[in-house]
Amino acid sequence: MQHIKLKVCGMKNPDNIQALAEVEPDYMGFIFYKESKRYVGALVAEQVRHLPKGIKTTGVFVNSDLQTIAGTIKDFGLRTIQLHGAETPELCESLKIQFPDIEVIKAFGIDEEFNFDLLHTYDNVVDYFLFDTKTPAHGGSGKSFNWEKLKQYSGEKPYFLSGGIGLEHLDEIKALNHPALYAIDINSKFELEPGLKNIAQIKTFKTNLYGLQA
Ligand SMILES: O=C(O)c1ccccc1NCC(=O)[C@H](O)[C@H](O)COP(=O)(O)O
Repeated sequence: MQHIKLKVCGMKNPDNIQALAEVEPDYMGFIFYKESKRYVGALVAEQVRHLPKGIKTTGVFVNSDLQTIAGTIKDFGLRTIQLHGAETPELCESLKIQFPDIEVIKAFGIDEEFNFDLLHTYDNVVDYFLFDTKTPAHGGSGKSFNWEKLKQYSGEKPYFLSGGIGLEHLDEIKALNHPALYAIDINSKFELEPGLKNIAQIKTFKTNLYGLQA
């Protein structure tokens, strides 16, 4: 069985980025959405470019255009792009054509009414889906959606599970046993303040997440 991967999102403080790198998450996320309290700015670009190759540096965008995303990929040396707004399949495809080595994650806000049939138009143009809780702020809400809803997803495209995940969810994650679950995305439940993570708690989460999969 393949390990469930770990993504830690919303990093912006240089010392905190370094400390998290030592925990070796599979993905480290940086928010390029100015409305977010976790907006990363340009100051850490060089540090992000030099992070160990085993950590997939992930840029999170909300309704940015291709030119902006392309410039940020180059400045930060990003390996993965997460599109967290209403980005079209056409934009995802253009990104894949221009940057064939970049992984593209398309995020969707899930509520009780969400229709997973919507995902089909993205099947051939993204690498992963990400299922987050639907809120007006797009992401970083600290709220979980009803995971029963995942039973309606029968697609093969692997997905990141996101939205208010904390240490208290480890048993539920284990119980999910969903074939397409690829990664767990954590963020605000592990924060001392927006953008500043509690590294010890993340270490505990990672150890237990990997322990679940022995
Ligand atoms: O985290 C943010 O501030 C944010 C703002 C706007 C769009 C996306 C954002 N975060 C993207 C993520 O991948 C988060 O990890 C995800 O939304 C879950 O966050 P949380 O509910 O805090 O665990």
